[in-house]
Amino acid sequence: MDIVYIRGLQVETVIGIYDWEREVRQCVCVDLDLGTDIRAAAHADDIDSTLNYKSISDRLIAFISGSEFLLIEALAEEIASLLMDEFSVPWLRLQLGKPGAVPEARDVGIIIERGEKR
Ligand SMILES: Nc1nc2c(c(=O)[nH]1)N=C([C@H](O)[C@@H](O)CO)CN2
Repeated sequence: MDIVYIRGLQVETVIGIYDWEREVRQCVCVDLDLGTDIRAAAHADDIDSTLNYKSISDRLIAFISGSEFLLIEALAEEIASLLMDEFSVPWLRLQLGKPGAVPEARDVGIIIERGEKR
């Protein structure tokens, strides 16, 4: 299996369980590994035969910036479903960080894997 990846996609959104967090926008950071087979695109030299990381990034920015989840877990599951449904991604690994959430920590967040490696 090959990987198309996106690292450090930063998006501002409403997210958090506390009252003050419903009134502000905070940054979340997305790191993605997307399972795919790049050979058809490599042979044809054709963007339509692969996962377009620009299109995916733009879609994620639109989705995340318009969302208002309480937990990063909920946001992560919806991102995974979106990628599998809209971009036919068979397997993904998603790291979702909320770097401003704990001042004493450089970053906090979650990592999920969904789908099957083909
Ligand atoms: N596992 C999680 N823990 C916490 C979350 C979360 O989304 N998932 N959220 C918070 C608060 O919103 C926090 O980010 C505010 O600093 C606390 N723990």
